[in-house]
Amino acid sequence: MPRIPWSVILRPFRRKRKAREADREEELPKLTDRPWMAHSAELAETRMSTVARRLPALIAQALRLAWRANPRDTLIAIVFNLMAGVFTAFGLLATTEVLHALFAEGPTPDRVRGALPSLLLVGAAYTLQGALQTGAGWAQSRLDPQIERTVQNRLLELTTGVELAALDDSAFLDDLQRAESRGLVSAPMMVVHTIDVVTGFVGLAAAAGVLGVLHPALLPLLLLTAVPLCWASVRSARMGYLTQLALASSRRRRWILSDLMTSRQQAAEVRSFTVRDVLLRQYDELASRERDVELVLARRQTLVKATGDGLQGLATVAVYVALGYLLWRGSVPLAVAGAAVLAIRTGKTSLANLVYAVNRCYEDGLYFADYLNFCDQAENRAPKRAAELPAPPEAFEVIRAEDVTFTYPGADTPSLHGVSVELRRGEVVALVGENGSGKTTLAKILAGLYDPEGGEVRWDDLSLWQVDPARLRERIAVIAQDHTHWPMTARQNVIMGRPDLPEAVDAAIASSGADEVIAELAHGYDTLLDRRFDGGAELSGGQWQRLAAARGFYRDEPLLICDEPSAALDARAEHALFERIRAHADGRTVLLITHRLASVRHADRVYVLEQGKVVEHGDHGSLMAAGGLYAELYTLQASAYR
Ligand SMILES: Nc1ncnc2c1ncn2[C@@H]1O[C@H](COP(=O)(O)OP(=O)(O)OP(=O)(O)O)[C@@H](O)[C@H]1O
Repeated sequence: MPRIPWSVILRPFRRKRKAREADREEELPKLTDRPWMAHSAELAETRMSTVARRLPALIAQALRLAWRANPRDTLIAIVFNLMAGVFTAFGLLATTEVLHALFAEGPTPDRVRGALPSLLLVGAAYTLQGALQTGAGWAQSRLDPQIERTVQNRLLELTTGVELAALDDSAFLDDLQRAESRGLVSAPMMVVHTIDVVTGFVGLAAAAGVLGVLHPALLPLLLLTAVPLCWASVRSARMGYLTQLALASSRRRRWILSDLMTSRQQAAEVRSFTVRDVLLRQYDELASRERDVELVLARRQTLVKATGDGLQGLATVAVYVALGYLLWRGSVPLAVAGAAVLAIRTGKTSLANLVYAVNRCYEDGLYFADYLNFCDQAENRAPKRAAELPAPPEAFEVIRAEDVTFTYPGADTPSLHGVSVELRRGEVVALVGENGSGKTTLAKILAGLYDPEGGEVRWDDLSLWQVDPARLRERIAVIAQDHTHWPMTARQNVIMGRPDLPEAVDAAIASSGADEVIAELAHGYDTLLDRRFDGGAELSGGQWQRLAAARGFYRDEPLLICDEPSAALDARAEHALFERIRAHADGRTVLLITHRLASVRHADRVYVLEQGKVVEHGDHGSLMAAGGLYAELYTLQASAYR
């Protein structure tokens, strides 16, 4: 396959405004490669022989996928296509008979009458062929959404089932993005193109078979006319592909700019910093460079098409000369020559479709392999536990983390080293420390979200390794630091999948101070909290935090973890929340993480973390007396109020 040099594709970039452009390119930060472009360079280099070698495996893979989505539709699509091919061949052979009858000796009415039975057969064959192809197309279009659903569900089931640490692993996230962005789309496309390969192949085989039956010398003629068409379509497609590849980075820059100019989030800054003109100019420069490249592409593709058409014209002349020669020699009768012309036309179209479908099938196959690879990885990253584990006890007397060590995937140093803490029933236990000291990480380990790599967490005598992690999480309520603004109604934001108990919802809402928020909403509890939906409302940061706290209280579980529950609250709401948290510890346990040290004065015990280690622990009085890190941080904060 002749390859187009990059220099040709990039010529307009280089020719125009060369020096200035180069300077600007250097100024621009390099974009990372997008997952959906992952195989582009590889594809640009791939030769037809490689494609042909890998094709059988790809076809088998696509058929397996289609079969899993719906065996009946798969069978219909394949069998109907095969049968359509048989009727194509039959129609062509019947056409020979029609021509034989028409070119026979005798008066015209007799010849037409003689041709009638074969003519009826031709009509029946092509009607059946059309009906079968329509049926196959129908099955194919039914398969499409079913495959999409199968692959999408599998991806979501696997992704939501992996251990949380997998989602901190950038390599895993890259693979997920790649599977999600391009792998998912490529699955149904691969099946569509596989069926197109089958259809193209069957059409070609039918035409070749008929030519072989008519006269073996006619077979090379099919190849002769098809070659220019295939050459032009493959070369033109590859040119287009390489151009898209060369333009990918420019297009992404343009999308980023377009996003900045149109998104609501940036709208205020775009105006206050008066960057509109700068953004518009950058956008236009990129767009005009892309236009130049696309104009070159259009010219070159037209040239290729014209060359292909010219060559095909020559090939057609050669075919007619060859047929004329065979007629002159008496090797084939006139009727056979006429039927051969029809068969060559059918075969030529099928071959061009086949080549196109093979290319697309190969491309989609590469991206689908990414999807399969991700599924394998996700299966391996599901929490490693025995299949059936018991639920943890309804309540506990003490939770102990013993000598816990944890390192995030890809991190060089552990975020926690040998940490031991104790949480007793009815206590408020606080974790205190500077940013990055490991408080949230420890809370997530206690919540069963991460498995420690060393040490263990025990609920009374039961290690968390011995309980079902999903049911463990049901016993824990969390008010998270980075809580989600769920695009649901206010009520759903509180109950979060639990049964709707109106009195308990009212109580949780009142405890967190969210009752004031609900009172202001147009439809109260039933207001949708997302402006993207019709009638949706938008809350402030502090209002969201009150709802997140209500969510934690509503769950009413033996352990409540509050990670910075008041960072966005006003002074009055914060005071009320901490009062409520203290009251909540009656019979339950609260783990409190906060930088507001005045709020931990009343905690039963405070653990002070520094660089992933517990450096002090005790109650407020003893820690102040010790004069360590806690006393220093507390005094520093208190001095600001004096
Ligand atoms: N998802 C993550 N992947 C990799 N490293 C992480 C991740 N989350 C936290 N870390 C690192 O682990 C360390 C402890 O982070 P952690 O969030 O537990 O600190 P923290 O004490 O809660 O901090 P803050 O007070 O700022 O909330 C930090 O060095 C942080 O960079």
